[in-house]
Amino acid sequence: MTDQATLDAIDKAVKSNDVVLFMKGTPTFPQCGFSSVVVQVLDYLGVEYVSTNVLEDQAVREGIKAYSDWPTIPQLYVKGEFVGGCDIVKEMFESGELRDFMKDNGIALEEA
Ligand SMILES: N[C@@H](CCC(=O)N[C@@H](CS)C(=O)NCC(=O)O)C(=O)O
Ligand code: FES
Repeated sequence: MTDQATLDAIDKAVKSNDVVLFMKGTPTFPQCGFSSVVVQVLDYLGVEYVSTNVLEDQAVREGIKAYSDWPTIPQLYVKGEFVGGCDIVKEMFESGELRDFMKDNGIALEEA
């Protein structure tokens, strides 16, 4: 069971930054291949984001799954809304949808 304080802290983090990635490890040192894929996609698009390493906080690791009702990590949020995990982000990237989605949400891209 995730307590309300943890859910509130997650809600605040998600809503106070445009792009937020909950991942295992850090962007420079991802500790799981699924998290690594999302980092690569965001970096390729040149999106600025903040990340949270769920391996450093068991409450957040469980809490983020309760918050979104999504069973796994990574989890990407844009403008306070849950976008998806590795599979969804990868599919949206490959179809070009993610680029449009970011632009529609006013997120700056700096593609190479
Ligand atoms: N199909 C998932 C892959 C991610 C996944 O399976 N994550 C697992 C292993 S890293 C997970 O978060 N398990 C729960 C946990 O570790 O707390 C996606 O699209 O994101
Ligand atoms: S940590 Fe093992 S699959 Fe992600």
